[in-house]
Amino acid sequence: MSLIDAARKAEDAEAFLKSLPIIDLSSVSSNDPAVRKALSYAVRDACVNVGFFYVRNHGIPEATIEHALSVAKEYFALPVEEKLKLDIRNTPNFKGYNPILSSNNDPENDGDLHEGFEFSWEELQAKAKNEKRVNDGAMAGANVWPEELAGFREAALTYYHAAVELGKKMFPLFALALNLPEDYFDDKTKNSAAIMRVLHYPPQTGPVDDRVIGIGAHTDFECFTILWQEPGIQALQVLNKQKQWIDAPPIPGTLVINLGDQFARWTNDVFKSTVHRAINRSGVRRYSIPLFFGTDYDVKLEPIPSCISEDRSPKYEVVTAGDYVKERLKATYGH
Ligand SMILES: O=C(O)CCC(=O)C(=O)O
Ligand SMILES: [Fe+2]
Repeated sequence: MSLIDAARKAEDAEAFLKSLPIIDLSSVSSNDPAVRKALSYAVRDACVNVGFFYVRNHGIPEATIEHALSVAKEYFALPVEEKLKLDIRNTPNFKGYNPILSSNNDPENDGDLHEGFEFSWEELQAKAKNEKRVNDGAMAGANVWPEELAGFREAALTYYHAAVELGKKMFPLFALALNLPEDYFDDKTKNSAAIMRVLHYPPQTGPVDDRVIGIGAHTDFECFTILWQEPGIQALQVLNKQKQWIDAPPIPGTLVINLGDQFARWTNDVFKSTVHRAINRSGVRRYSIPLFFGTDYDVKLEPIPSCISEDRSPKYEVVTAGDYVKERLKATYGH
């Protein structure tokens, strides 16, 4: 079945009723092209039908995750005045701290009940010139770091780099899934334009206002998100085609990968950018770490040829990746 026929079938069908696929990545770097191709079919199925999947054997060491989690807990335990010194509304281009209720992902809602810390690519050994960032255009801006927490930068960046490595292994699979050469995205993802957020969701107790939840219903902005969620706490939910919210619980040893709008636009909706939200009614604090992996900010999101045909004409206006992300961040943070 052609890619476009598969996309059309997914749009008509009752697919994606109750659960999200799990893909084992142990063969992602296999020397055998047939093995990589077979893996890409599983990825294609998940991307065309669901836009969300779990990955096992993802390669991010458990110790790296544990370390990032422990500094995240220390960071969010700082007094709010300390955290507000790096208020995302006063720092260059959406870097730093976003307080509880300062973001609003669902325009119908009244604010997201989480706080977060946001940053993008930086070498672990700080360099005077951040070579990856020279073409960031609308998204230019250096990271900021809490000085009072010595280990935060290193632990957060170590996780960042491990997640970026995973992301780089995913792009060839996405390319194969789109009937493109495996290296199709290489020259469009040279600068690892990935944004990471470390998130803390206080528990929501007592009467719950449906317009104030952990993170309101939204789609992500970039190509795909690699999400670590704290084990044992259900919060993330994904909207299926029947408009039912499906739980996406943490599964030990896995990460969630979900597609975002850059991929939806680039693939003319052959790949689905699926609506999701998170509500923490567990009674305890919850932490999560999404890393949003986008294309380089100067890339134009022109529809990929295998995703357009005579009866599936381009659906989106062509924009550069950086302009798109910046507009969405402005809408989310209201500035
Ligand atoms: O915390 C989560 O599970 C989801 C976070 C999320 O959807 C986001 O930051 O875009
Ligand atoms: Fe999201």
